[in-house]
Amino acid sequence: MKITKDLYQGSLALLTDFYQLTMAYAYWKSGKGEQEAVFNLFFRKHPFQGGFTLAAGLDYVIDYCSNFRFGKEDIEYLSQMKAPDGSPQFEKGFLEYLSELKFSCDIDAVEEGTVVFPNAPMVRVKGPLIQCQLLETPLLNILNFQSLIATKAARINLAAKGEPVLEFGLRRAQGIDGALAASRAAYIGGCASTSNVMAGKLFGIPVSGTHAHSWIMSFETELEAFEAYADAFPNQCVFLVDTYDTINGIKNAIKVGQALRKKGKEMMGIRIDSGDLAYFSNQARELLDEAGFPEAKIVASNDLDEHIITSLKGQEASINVWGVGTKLVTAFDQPALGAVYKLSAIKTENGIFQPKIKISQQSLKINIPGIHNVKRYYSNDKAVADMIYLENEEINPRGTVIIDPTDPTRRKRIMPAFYQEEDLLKPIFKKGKAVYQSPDIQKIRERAQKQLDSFDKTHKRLVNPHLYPVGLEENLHHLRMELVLQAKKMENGNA
Ligand SMILES: Nc1ncnc2c1ncn2[C@@H]1O[C@H](COP(=O)(O)OP(=O)(O)OP(=O)(O)O)[C@@H](O)[C@H]1O
Ligand SMILES: O=P(O)(O)OC[C@H]1O[C@H](OP(=O)(O)OP(=O)(O)O)[C@H](O)[C@@H]1O
Ligand SMILES: O=C(O)c1cccnc1
Ligand SMILES: [Mg+2]
Repeated sequence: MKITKDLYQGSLALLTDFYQLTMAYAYWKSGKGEQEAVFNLFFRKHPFQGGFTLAAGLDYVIDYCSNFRFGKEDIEYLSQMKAPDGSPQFEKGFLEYLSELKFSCDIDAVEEGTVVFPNAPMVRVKGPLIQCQLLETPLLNILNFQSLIATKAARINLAAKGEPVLEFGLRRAQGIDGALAASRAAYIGGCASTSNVMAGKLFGIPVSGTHAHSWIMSFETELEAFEAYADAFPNQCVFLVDTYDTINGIKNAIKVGQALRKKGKEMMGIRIDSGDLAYFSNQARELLDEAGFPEAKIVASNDLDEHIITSLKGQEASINVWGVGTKLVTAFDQPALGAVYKLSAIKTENGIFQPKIKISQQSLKINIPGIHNVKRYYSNDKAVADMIYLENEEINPRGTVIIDPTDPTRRKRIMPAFYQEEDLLKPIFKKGKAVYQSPDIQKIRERAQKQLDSFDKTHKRLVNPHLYPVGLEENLHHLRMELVLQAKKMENGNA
């Protein structure tokens, strides 16, 4: 998928906050532009008050970085920008620097479809300060949204307990790319198909759909509308039964289903889009079964989400396919994931990376210093804990303790010898060269499913989920505490 080429026809370098460019200019001016730094992208809290987050969007990031350049038009635009006093905003020398800029960072990231947790890096960028800085906004824009929607989709699919969820969101999505990216992420999160035909074409997602009330209303009677639809699609009829009277609609669908059967064809099912979905689906099931259509599917739609689906399951509704639009693609109950991008180390003159800390009144917001990776430990294919560790430090094979970065009293002993392990951050770019090939979207979706399966159901509960252990490896915890104390001392000394 080439989102830059197909959708934006060229460069996306200006898809950034203005302050990234002013900082880039000031870095350049002060001679710090090429100083190497490390930034981490992470979030602080799962969305939807849930117990997990599903990472998505890396393929866009790869495409973004692979095509990272300031084109001629971009430079022209920047060269005519004026400062408040009317002088040019950016010096010529800086614009020349930008026009020659070649992406040269190392990027390590979790693969799409990986289950991820608060505070652990999803992406690590190492490279010249200017480039790291310029990447902040686009990386956050891409990963915040797709991970949010993939997570919402995973929750909805968990509620549907394996029954197909059809994504119907295009008409209510947040604009054009909001819709496309949402359809992609929803598919990664487990949806069976999208109604968005362009998403089907661009991403290779299955496309499906039924028909609208307007189709029924354009005929004199509902029966005529069903008959005409059956003529057009004898093998793929899902009749929308609630335009006038739902029970009567079901009976009309059965009549047309019987006529189809005489011709050796089978109707696929019906769709109910209003009223009490539990009541009408159960009535529909009875009528369809009595008439000899036990295989006919009952599709339900109308402002569904994971909570309504769970409630309908609890009411033993006879629904077996779920059409979900608005609340999925707009992440209805949480508009953003809130991932951030923070500097965690910078190379000093002696060539050594110095870990960096930012103190905050809220201990939750104190970052994790240094250059890390994340190890996930598995026991019999079940994830047991994630450990954030300093990449250049040996982990004691006889055991270590992981310490919750938000509450140091929460600790867990890890005996690596007892577990299988996986480093979650994988090399994606080395010195600007792509070293990772994104899997196709089917493979990404399969990975998401496998990852979700590897977590205990208590972490996937929709309400008050059980907390999965994620902690700092001992040495990293000590380094962080030391730097916090040093910073506090400096603060006091300066006061
Ligand atoms: N049995 C049920 N239990 C819980 N929620 C339900 C049940 N049946 C329907 N719902 C949900 O209740 C809401 C009903 O919304 P609303 O009253 O706006 O729809 P409606 O009047 O039935 O249909 P519409 O206005 O779209 O023609 C929807 O979100 C729907 O998914
Ligand atoms: O409800 P969603 O989860 O967004 O799913 C998509 C909805 O879009 C269509 O109708 P639309 O909402 O356009 O009109 P209606 O509500 O009057 O049927 C469809 O019939 C679904 O109800
Ligand atoms: O195909 C459908 O049934 C559909 C598509 C978009 C929105 N609502 C329903
Ligand atoms: Mg509606």
